[in-house]
Amino acid sequence: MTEERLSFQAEVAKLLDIVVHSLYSDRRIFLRELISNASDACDKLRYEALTDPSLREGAGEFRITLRVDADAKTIEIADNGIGMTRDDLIDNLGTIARSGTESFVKQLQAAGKTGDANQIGQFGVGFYSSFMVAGHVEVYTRRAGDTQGWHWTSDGGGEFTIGEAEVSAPGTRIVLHLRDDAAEFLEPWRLKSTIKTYSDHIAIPVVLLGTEEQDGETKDTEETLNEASALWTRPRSEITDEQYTEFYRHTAHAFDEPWHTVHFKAEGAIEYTGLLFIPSQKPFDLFQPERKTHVKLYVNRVFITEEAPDVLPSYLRFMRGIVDSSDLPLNVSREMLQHNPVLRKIQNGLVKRILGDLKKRAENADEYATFWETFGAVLKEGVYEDQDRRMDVLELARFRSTTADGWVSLADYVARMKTGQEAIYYITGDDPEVLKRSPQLEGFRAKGVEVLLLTDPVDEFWINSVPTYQDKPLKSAASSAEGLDAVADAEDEADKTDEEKAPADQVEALAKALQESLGESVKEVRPSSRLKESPVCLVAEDGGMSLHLERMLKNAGQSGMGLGPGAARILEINPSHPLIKGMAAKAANGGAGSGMLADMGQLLLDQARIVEGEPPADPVEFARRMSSIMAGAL
Ligand SMILES: Nc1ncnc2c1ncn2[C@@H]1O[C@H](COP(=O)(O)OP(=O)(O)OP(=O)(O)O)[C@@H](O)[C@H]1O
Repeated sequence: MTEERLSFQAEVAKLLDIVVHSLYSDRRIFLRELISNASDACDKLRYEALTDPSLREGAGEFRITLRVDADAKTIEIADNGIGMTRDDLIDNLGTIARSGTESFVKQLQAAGKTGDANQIGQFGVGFYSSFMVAGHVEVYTRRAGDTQGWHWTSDGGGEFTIGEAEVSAPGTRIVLHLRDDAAEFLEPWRLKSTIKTYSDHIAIPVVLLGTEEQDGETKDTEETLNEASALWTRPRSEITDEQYTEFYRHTAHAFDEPWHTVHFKAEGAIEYTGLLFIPSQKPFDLFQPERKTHVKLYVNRVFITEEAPDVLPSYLRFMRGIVDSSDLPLNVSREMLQHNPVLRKIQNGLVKRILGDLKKRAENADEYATFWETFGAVLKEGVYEDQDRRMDVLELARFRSTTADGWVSLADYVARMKTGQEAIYYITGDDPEVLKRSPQLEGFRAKGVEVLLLTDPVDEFWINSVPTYQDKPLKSAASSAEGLDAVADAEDEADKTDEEKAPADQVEALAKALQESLGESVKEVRPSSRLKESPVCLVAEDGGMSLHLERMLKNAGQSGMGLGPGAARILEINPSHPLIKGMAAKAANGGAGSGMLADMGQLLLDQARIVEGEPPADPVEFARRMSSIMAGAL
């Protein structure tokens, strides 16, 4: 039989190098990984056999078997699941299909360098974890429905071999040739306790095959090591936290602890069981454009799909786990699940349950903060996507703000609004610390008015879909400062008077002069009531696109849509600032030195742009003007 020698994908070779050479604190996880794969393989075949029963003809019950050969120093893990074709072997065991592979391997390498063995264990390297204990791995496999079997081998270096092989029945058998330092796994008790710890939740029996001497004869023995019933069908009181965690890790292909577990049975018009988890760490694909959800759908304990679009809405795509219903037909095809009314009802029930649980967990602010920091940006999508539950999601949202440390809810905000304050103010941007110091907020700061700092890209989108919260309008502090005058001054501000300001007619003249010299670069120049320390700032038109959104779209290459810089920007000038006062006096003086005024105006506009995190319109001109004005000051 011919054997082909092939190279691993570069990332796999790197990963293997780390797996082989790092010291794991807990090498037992190789068993969990291989059993988890075997169980998935059985689920896949069970599903395919629903439409093509011939795939399972002659096959017995699904089961996963373990066999130890102490003399040969091997462990075999075998299943009668879906099996693999030659191409499957190359794709599945020669490459890493997961998204973000490169960054995954980089993180793993970094963890390997720091020697943080526990951290490596959390990455979960699936099948490749075999090489933690084995110097040589063989895979015998045959795809259900095929007659040809295959033999795959590797010693964990850069290469693997594939050749044809006689494989008597569909399924996969993995033979691990243990390294000397892993001989402990030849002990049956070691295998048994490992299965109990990590794989008890697996719904398919995991059977240890062996022999024993009886009356001078050698007899075959079989011992089932796990409970072998679907975990979600067992009563909650009989399931330990560890079992929930291991089940989560298996279904989610994750390695962290769940932050929250929901296990319930819905009874009534539609019956279903949900066992769902909120991870504590961000899954890799959270911000991929497909925004796929990952809850596995079962019908009467038969795995149907992980891709049913309607099990959960996209804004809950961080959830993991399973839903099992007896109210869907077993032969439901994945296509039939599109817009399925039963599934819609299940979705409604699940969403209600999850949001309800989150509300309860939010009572513990510290714990909730860890959830919010990990998944808040995703959950907020629900504000504009789920019209029916917009307010529920909004109640769960938390924000940074100018006056409070930590996270603030809208209810907190409203409860401490200032006397005379009618609106909820927010500002959007990239960095809360920079936003806090924005000139646009000077007036708000002076009056002690709290402003919410919205720094997730998604904020730009949902915010416009919520006109009011508890009857208070939500207003951008970066456009209108309208309403600020009605708020009582903070004590130390109250004694400042209009006398400190430039006379209104002079300010008017300056605004006009600047408007003329700046031309198209701004929509309007107007005196400001919000500025206290800065001479100028840029604001967006009331109800118009925020400066931050404009920048986001520009960065995304959408400036061709007439959203060029300055599309609707207003330059506000501060009539109490010494510089503006001086310029106003000059402007009122009949345009004396108008060339210099124009240069100053341009410099002030560029300065306002820089404060917004943008480059000056023309850096060369900016430098020339700056030098010329500095020279004049000497
Ligand atoms: N026993 C098996 N039977 C059939 N296919 C298998 C078996 N073991 C592995 N595979 C295939 O190989 C793929 C890669 O397995 P691997 O364990 O490396 O990753 P995974 O299970 O997809 O994800 P994770 O890294 O979370 O474990 C699987 O997705 C599956 O398609």
